[in-house]
Amino acid sequence: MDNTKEQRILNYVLQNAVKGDPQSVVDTIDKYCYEKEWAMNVGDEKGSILDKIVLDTNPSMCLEMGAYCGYSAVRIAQLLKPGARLLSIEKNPANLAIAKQVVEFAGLQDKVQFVEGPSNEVIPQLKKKYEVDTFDFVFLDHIKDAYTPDTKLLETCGLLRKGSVLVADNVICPGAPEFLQYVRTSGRYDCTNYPSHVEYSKNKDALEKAVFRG
Ligand SMILES: COCc1ccccc1-c1cc(O)c2[nH]cnc(=O)c2c1
Ligand SMILES: [Mg+2]
Repeated sequence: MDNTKEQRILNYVLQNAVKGDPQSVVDTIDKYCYEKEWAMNVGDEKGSILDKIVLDTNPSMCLEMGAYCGYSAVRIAQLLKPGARLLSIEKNPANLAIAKQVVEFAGLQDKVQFVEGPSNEVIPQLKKKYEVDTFDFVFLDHIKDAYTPDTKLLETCGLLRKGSVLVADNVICPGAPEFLQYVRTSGRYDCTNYPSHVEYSKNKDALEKAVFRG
């Protein structure tokens, strides 16, 4: 049976990373993507910026949209304090299955809950079905056209509070111009741009941090 790039990444982790060691899982995926096949993980350069923002936020309740292979779920979850949770939404069932196995191999399954489905359908269910009050931290890394409607949906569903930190990947490449315009001009967010590069490449990209004013 032909395997996919994502299955090859998982196999490489299972064969080369140290079980129960999240940083070795992260480093192993980066090594594979630098040396063998490019893949759309947030990567080491943007990942280090993300780490600093997570540590500075010290969140209890986190949301990620776009799990892919579980790379950012491992990066975020390994930094969370005891009892803190990450809820990760992924609409592609094959990628979700990979992400779950990567997170389990890292030993972080008790901190990460995966939800399969399109974010616009899952977000309205989070309060009742997933017992979420509000999110302290949100990582947007899914389809770029969904960034703005999903941000507005988080607002209208009462899932953000004063100080909620949103971090969006790929605001330069592939680009999320509408999202940048919204968070920078709506008057509801304090924004910071973090110039960087597309993962495993020299092309320019950036993360945008948007702190909800409440
Ligand atoms: C499928 O395009 C891959 C690609 C090609 C060129 C440049 C950037 C990207 C890219 C990079 C990312 O970090 C991404 N993160 C989440 N969802 C994406 O679609 C995505 C795409
Ligand atoms: Mg990305």
